[in-house]
Amino acid sequence: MIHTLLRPMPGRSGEGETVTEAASNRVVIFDTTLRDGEQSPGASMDLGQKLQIAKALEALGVDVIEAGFAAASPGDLEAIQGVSRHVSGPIICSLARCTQGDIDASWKALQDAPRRRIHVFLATSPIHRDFKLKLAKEEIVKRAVEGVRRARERFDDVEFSPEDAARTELEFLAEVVERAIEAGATTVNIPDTVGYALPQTYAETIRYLRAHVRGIERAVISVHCHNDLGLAVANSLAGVLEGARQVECTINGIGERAGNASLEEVVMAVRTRRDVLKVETGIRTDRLYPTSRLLSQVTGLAVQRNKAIVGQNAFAHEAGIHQHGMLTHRETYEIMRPEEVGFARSSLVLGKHSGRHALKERLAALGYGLDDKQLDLVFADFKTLADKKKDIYDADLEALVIHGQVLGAGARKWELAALSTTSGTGTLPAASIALTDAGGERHQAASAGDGPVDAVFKAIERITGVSVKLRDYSIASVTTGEDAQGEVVLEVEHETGVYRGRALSTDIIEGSARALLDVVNRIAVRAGAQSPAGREEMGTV
Ligand SMILES: CC(=O)SCCNC(=O)CCNC(=O)[C@H](O)C(C)(C)COP(=O)(O)OP(=O)(O)OC[C@H]1O[C@@H](n2cnc3c(N)ncnc32)[C@H](O)[C@@H]1OP(=O)(O)O
Ligand SMILES: CC(C)C(=O)C(=O)O
Repeated sequence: MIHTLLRPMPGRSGEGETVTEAASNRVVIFDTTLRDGEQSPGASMDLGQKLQIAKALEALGVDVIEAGFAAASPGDLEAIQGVSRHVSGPIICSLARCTQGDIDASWKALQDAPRRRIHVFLATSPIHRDFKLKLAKEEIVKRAVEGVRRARERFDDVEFSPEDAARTELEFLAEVVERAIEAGATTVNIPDTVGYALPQTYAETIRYLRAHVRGIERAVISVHCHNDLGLAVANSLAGVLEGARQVECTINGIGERAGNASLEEVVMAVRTRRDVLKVETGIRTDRLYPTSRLLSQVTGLAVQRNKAIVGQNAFAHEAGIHQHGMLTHRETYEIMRPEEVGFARSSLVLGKHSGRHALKERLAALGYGLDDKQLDLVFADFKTLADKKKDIYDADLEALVIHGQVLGAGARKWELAALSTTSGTGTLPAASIALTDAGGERHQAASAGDGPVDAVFKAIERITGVSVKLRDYSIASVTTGEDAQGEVVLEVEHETGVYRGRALSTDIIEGSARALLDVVNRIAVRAGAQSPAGREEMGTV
């Protein structure tokens, strides 16, 4: 007999699709984010949150949603009921032990689901038999069969899992699986409950079952892998290569301990390496990133930046050599298109490892078409800044061009060479400063002041001989993060007029010194050292 397992899925698989048809190349995506995923410490969700996630899973195109474990709590039962009432695309499933109470609770929870499944399980490994269940092999077989039979009395679609299958004797595992299929299981799931398997051993298990279980062709073989050794996805794919046609997984890979196989990784591996895996899923992959973000927001469980497929860095490139490659041909460093998984675009992140190609490209996008000589100047300043600062934003780049050597060079006379200040409660604020003049000669001075900035200003006045009266002083953060750059803006009175100066720095005292030097240099320009015209064009005097 051939069971009809995959009922009509509009737009994805046809009515009356059978095990045999499904077994060809379509992999069923069984999402257990709301059940095994919720078993992650800290991932508990209330009814509203579960509904929100279930709706997102429906939009994503998963085939089965394991919405909870009905017998676990009244809240879990209600959540399965809610999902059953409000989600109509995927099959809705409840987990159950091999007990009448759990099966009844699942039945109650799934009453309103247009398509429902029960997932009964019983551990089969020696360690679980001996220490947890304290049951002999015969008793395990008997209870598994009874569980599946009772489930079949109510449900057409029954999945059976021999918990801890990956640590179960192969012969015994085959016996239990065979008896479960005889009793009516339509899907047999082979869990690596504790993430112990290696791809090779897990593949051997699935191969063994396909070769030794009578009637195996009547059921869909499912894989359910945990990530204790970081192998959940690799093991799941090893199972698929051996003929498994259902993968149990969770969004962001959340789940008990180190988690479950991550849905987005499984799906994108299947899509990207269809040349080897030769299967497909019904997932709308451009929903992967939004769904990952939603789950993260709902549970508060952050996704690590370097997480495959959905991490913030998954399509970000900082290294100059990679950025150069990306600019010439994206596929030099990307095996998937970011849009395929719902990211807007790849990003070339400018940082200390970046090169001229990416810098030039970004500056051009910001409206600065620099020649090679100018680019070299900005690049040198950029590397100095990037050594101090992790994230370089567009505002940083603009500041480098406007205040740096390219546009700022013509007006520069005095340069800051060294600066140190002391201040604190009960301490007289003092500054010691060294400047170089246009000829490269170094000048030093120290001064006390009303505060460290005042002390710096007085020391600069001593060296340059330029005396000004401060009219306005402000600091504003122009970039974000712990290493944000502050922009210091000064307005001062000098005997020749009113001047404004500004500077950017990650250190506000240094920024203040540079802003005053900006003023001092403008005064020097006005005094006739150079034409101020160029500066006025930029609106800075
Ligand atoms: C690998 C997995 O992820 S399996 C699913 C794990 N998920 C969960 O456990 C989350 C939900 N669980 C719960 O809320 C609770 O454990 C409940 C409500 C199900 C049960 O709570 P309690 O009745 O207090 O039992 P407790 O959790 O302490 O112990 C588990 C019991 O189930 C029994 N049991 C375990 N697996 C099975 C099974 N597959 N079939 C039948 N009985 C089982 C154990 O032998 C133990 O029975 P005992 O109470 O007679 O000793
Ligand atoms: C209930 C089963 C499938 C399970 O979650 C596991 O063994 O990890």
